[in-house]
Amino acid sequence: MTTTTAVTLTGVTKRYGEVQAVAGVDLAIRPGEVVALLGPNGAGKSTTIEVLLGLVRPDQGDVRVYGDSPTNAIAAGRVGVMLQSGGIIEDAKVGELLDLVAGLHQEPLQPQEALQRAGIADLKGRKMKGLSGGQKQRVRFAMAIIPQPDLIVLDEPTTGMDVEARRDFWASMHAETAHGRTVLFATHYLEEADSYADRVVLMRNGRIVADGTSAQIKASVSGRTIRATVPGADLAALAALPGVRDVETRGDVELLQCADSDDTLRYLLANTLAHDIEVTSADLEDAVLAIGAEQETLA
Ligand SMILES: Nc1ncnc2c1ncn2[C@@H]1O[C@H](COP(=O)(O)OP(=O)(O)OP(=O)(O)O)[C@@H](O)[C@H]1O
Repeated sequence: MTTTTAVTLTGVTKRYGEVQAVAGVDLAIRPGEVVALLGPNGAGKSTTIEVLLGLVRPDQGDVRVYGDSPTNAIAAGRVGVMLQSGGIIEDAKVGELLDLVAGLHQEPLQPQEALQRAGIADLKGRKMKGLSGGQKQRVRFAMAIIPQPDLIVLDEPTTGMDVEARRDFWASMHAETAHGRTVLFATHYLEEADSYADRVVLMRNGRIVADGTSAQIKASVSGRTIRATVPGADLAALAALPGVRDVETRGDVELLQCADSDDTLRYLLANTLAHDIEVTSADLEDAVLAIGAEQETLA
């Protein structure tokens, strides 16, 4: 049988005492996708990642990584991992640590190459304990790419990095994804999910509450707004257009709330004298807050 998914989680649950950390997660990630696991503190992102990596055994459900168990997939060097903590020997030098990791794999990337790709060639001779939080994260990233993995899993990779370091980090990441690698990263940062992921999986209270491109998630909540000056506007006719949910007049500008703004735009341009047209979408933050509020109402 050929395997078409990089990761498949089916009906995964995990409870810690009173806390249902993961409450029935189904997730399939295709090869080549860059997926952000987005959610607030305690949403269950890290636990989902730990289950996916075989570090935590789920109470129920099944986990496949390239059709195999996580342990086998990791042993085969198919998965590179960058977790929030651990994996670092404080007394070791950066170069020594990377040599150690390379020694664990069949066809490792040369440590020097990994350092360069992570943008930290100058840190090779430095001891881990003297590094900043952001520099340590970069070392973790270099460790993650040493197996030349098909899948890279990162749990909040830019924690402790300033804005510039985050931008550099994502540039390094981009170079990896350009080679067709599959990436799953957990983040709190909406703009990271929006800018760097093809797909955003939003978690809350152990569940997936939204899954799509960031554009789809934004649109599923509030669609888009068209602002336009429409001479001789017939409000009832505008409200009846396909894709329009609501119309409001503000001064001499019409505001059209649209589920499908493309259809509405085509109509406006073809059939009216609409001008000064602007299309805006809610930002991801609005969408995430709205989805969260919706879930809390349902709960
Ligand atoms: N080993 C553990 N023992 C007890 N409770 C745990 C353990 N690991 C996670 N939890 C609890 O499970 C819930 C989900 O935690 P998890 O770390 O998966 O969330 P998260 O979305 O990664 O949060 P954060 O963004 O803060 O890392 C939380 O309430 C957390 O306190």
